Amino acid sequence: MIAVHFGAGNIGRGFIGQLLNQAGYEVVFVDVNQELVDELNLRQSYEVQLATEGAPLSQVTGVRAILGKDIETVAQTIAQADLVTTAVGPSILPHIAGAIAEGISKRLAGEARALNVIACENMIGGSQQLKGYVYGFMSPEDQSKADEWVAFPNAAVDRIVPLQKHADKLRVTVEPFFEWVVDQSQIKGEVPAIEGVTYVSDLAPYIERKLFTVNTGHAVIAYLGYLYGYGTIDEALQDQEIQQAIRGALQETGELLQKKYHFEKETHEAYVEKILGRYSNRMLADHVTRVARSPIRKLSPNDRLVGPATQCVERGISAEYLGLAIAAALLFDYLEDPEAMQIQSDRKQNGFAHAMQSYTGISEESPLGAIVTKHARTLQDRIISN
Ligand SMILES: NC(=O)c1ccc[n+]([C@@H]2O[C@H](COP(=O)([O-])OP(=O)(O)OC[C@H]3O[C@@H](n4cnc5c(N)ncnc54)[C@H](O)[C@@H]3O)[C@@H](O)[C@H]2O)c1
Ligand SMILES: O=P(O)(O)OC[C@@H](O)[C@@H](O)[C@H](O)[C@H](O)CO
Repeated sequence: MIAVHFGAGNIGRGFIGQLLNQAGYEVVFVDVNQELVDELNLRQSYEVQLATEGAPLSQVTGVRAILGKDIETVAQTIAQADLVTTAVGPSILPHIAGAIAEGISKRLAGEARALNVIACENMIGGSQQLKGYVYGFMSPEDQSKADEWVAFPNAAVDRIVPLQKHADKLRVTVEPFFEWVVDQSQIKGEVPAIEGVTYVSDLAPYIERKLFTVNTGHAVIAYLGYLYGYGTIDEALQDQEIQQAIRGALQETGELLQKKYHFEKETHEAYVEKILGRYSNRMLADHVTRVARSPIRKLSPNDRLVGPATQCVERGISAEYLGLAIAAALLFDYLEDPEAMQIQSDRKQNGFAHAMQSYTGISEESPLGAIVTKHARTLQDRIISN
């Protein structure tokens, strides 16, 4: 069995590649990083290290890699594959769609066989969005054949994999916890037997619970942690004000999720406590700037901050702490993050209200806009006085 996985980065090697390998797939990574591709082809294996005291290294073996620009080889491999997965980042999906489309078209020209393409990205409806991009590269005839044989089941993936700093370029340190949930109702052909994957008939509660708890909480710590001068997530979590903000924000999203999806209060509270424990893992040394990366994406209307904040306001739930995190994200001025630089340049040229409206869709006059603006003023005063 062959699995083609786009993105041999942290989550690609540290989670998806490992689980697929354990399930018996020959994992073929596709990546644009020449050094990574060469190293994977040279060694055909890599090590995964759990971020717990004394954990043994596990080996992922029998892997190979293709350079992303070698579209012909990528398409040939997809034509023969049993599964396609991605972990490249939401903004990269349009860039891999052409190669996937070419692979599907080659496959459809031969003997018909079902294929599932699963985007493992932190976003709602990732695989379906990828499908839209892929279909944009296909003829109407291939699109209707693909409707019969190719599926794009949405998924939610959860495992904290920080930036890596090993002498061994392929080794990856990961937290012990993981969760991979896939929408079974969208699968075509046999359901892939992958230990560690949970198949569900409705993904919405799972992806929203994950994105609006794990990632919302993470974003609160990262943006406030950055402004307060902390380097890593576990360090920032020691700060009493940040702890209050994260608990407050997760109280807000918790109330929303319980109302929307009827999660039991106690079960949800236990889920939150487990996540707070995961963030505090010092062995991960997860940088606030990684977790805060790409603020334009993270501030978009359906993502982890503005998505739940807007829904909270609509349902009469407080969005005070979510508003604080949105303000902090709009002030994130990390020089090495191009999206942060774009927001800051817009803010300096056109003012805070303009930047808030452009990147979040929140107007200054709205109730949420008033909350965000109030917190931005307090945060800016704090930055100036420091
Ligand atoms: N790291 C985590 O904790 C974590 C957890 C869950 C989900 N995710 C999600 O997984 C995705 C990847 O995150 P990551 O942390 O592994 O990032 P990463 O930067 O470590 O990995 C992304 C990889 O994609 C490759 N890539 C970029 N453009 C490409 C292209 N056109 N074709 C093929 N490969 C390309 C990069 O070279 C890189 O190796 C994101 O959507 C992220 O939100 C990350
Ligand atoms: O990957 P992003 O940029 O969407 O979000 C940053 C982190 O919150 C994220 O990578 C988490 O570590 C991960 O989602 C945990 O499952």
